[in-house]
Amino acid sequence: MKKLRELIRLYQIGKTLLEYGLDELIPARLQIWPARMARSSLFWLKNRHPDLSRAHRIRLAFEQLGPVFIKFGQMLSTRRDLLPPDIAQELALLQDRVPPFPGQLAQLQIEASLGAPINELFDDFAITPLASASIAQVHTARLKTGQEIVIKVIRPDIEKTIDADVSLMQTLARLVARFAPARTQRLRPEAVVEEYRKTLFDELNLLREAANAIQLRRNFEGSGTLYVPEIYSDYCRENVLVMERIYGIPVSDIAALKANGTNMKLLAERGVEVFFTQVFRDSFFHADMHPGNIFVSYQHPQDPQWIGIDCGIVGTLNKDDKRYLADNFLAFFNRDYRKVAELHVESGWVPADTKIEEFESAIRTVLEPIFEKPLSEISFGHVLLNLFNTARRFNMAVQPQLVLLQKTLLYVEGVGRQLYPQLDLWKTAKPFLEEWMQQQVGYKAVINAMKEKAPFWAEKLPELPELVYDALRQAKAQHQQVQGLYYQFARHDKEQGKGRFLLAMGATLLLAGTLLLAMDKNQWAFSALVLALVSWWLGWRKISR
Ligand SMILES: Nc1ncnc2c1ncn2[C@@H]1O[C@H](COP(=O)(O)OP(=O)(O)OP(=O)(O)O)[C@@H](O)[C@H]1O
Repeated sequence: MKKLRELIRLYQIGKTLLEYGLDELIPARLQIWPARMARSSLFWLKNRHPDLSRAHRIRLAFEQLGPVFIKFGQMLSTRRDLLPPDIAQELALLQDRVPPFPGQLAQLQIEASLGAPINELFDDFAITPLASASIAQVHTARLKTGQEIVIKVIRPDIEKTIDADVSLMQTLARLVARFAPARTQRLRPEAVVEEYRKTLFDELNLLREAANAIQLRRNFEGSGTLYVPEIYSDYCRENVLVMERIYGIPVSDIAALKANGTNMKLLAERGVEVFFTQVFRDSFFHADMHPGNIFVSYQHPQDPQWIGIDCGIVGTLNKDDKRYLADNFLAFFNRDYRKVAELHVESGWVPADTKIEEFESAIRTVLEPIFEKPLSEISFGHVLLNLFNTARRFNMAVQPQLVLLQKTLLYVEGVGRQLYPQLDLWKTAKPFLEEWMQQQVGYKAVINAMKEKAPFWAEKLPELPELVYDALRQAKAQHQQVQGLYYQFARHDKEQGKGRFLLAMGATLLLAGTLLLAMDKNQWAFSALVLALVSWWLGWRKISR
């Protein structure tokens, strides 16, 4: 049955790709005869849109193929290092336009997951969804306490669709890897599909999103700059998420923001600030900042507050990532491109046999023009994007967290500029960068390292006298043991010495006895030989002890 479904889906995908003429994109040298024959046998499936550009046809085909392909296309659109610019630009236009599924199905799923009828769980459950996206749908309701909430429900059957589509994508990726060997290494189609599969399955687990939202909310507890709605964990399951309902102005609705009297300059600056705080202070950042996920509070527009929802994708940075960023930014601002190149080799980001001069010159080519602009216009997202793209050409393995950071940074800077075109990114970022650099590479790094170890020592401190006493007692016991061993050894050595002396004496007596025998002094000879035997016997006993 599963196989039949896969075959039907395979036909649908093939049909869509052929009807958008995407087979024409396969280079002529790869159009081997079995492929050509297979194509001609599907003669009724013709390119129905020959007048459209290739990029446009790709986008339409992805849209027709449904959510898995739409999201895949959206992900690919950010990989401008992999795709020609026209295709990347077109894929960025992919819209998540998916019809909602019946509210009754959502209700059934909520009841099955939470184990009670909807009326016992919530009041005013709205059967018509508030919003619907490719993976989940959102309904409104109230908790029994009266609190307004939204309930996010995973699309029924989406797991099966993802499974089927992704396994077909994997087959396709394997084929591409096999038949396009020269470009394979750089494109790494199998790895790209695998990365995508993981992202999709992560998004399917709403408990993960709930945990992320709780963490982000805790990080900004009491902050006037970012509000994260409360999660009601008691009602959260893998496929159901319940959280406080928020009312805000979508960030893309500039007219509404202005009509509400928002201080746009402050809002833009705070956007960048909030992001930098997440990255540099918490090393935990919201990484799915599309316009549907960021809002601005209606309240106190002169002192604007951001609202963030949908923490399905977050980025975290470890110590090495932070160190890498700090060192590179520092070298970049000193325009020391050789240092940037060396840092990449030293940390193992690019292979050890990379030609430093070539790498340095490539970095200089892309980064130097950025310095042509006034500092206020420097985009950190652009710096990182150019750096990563160059490093990738020199075989830097993709660092997903850093790529996530760079993409989000670019997006945040873009939104900031849209809200307030004169936004001085440098001025906004500088205090964060300075403070953080000090923490990563300055004297504060040492203090921080000590602080990090402090809890360990604080924990051990009360045990210290006991530990010292134990150590001294152990040392004394060991000293006595060593002394004992030494005496034993000395005695043994002395015995061995005596033994060796007796053996030597035995040998001498044996020699003397033999000589006396030769001189016919038999009596003396006999005594010497007896003494030799006695002496050997004694000597042997001492040595073998
Ligand atoms: N707490 C909330 N309060 C009010 N509206 C909300 C809330 N959470 C979500 N929504 C609405 O539902 C929409 C979809 O929510 P969300 O982004 O969490 O779902 P999603 O399935 O992950 O969507 P996407 O695929 O676009 O990321 C939001 O754009 C917003 O309009």
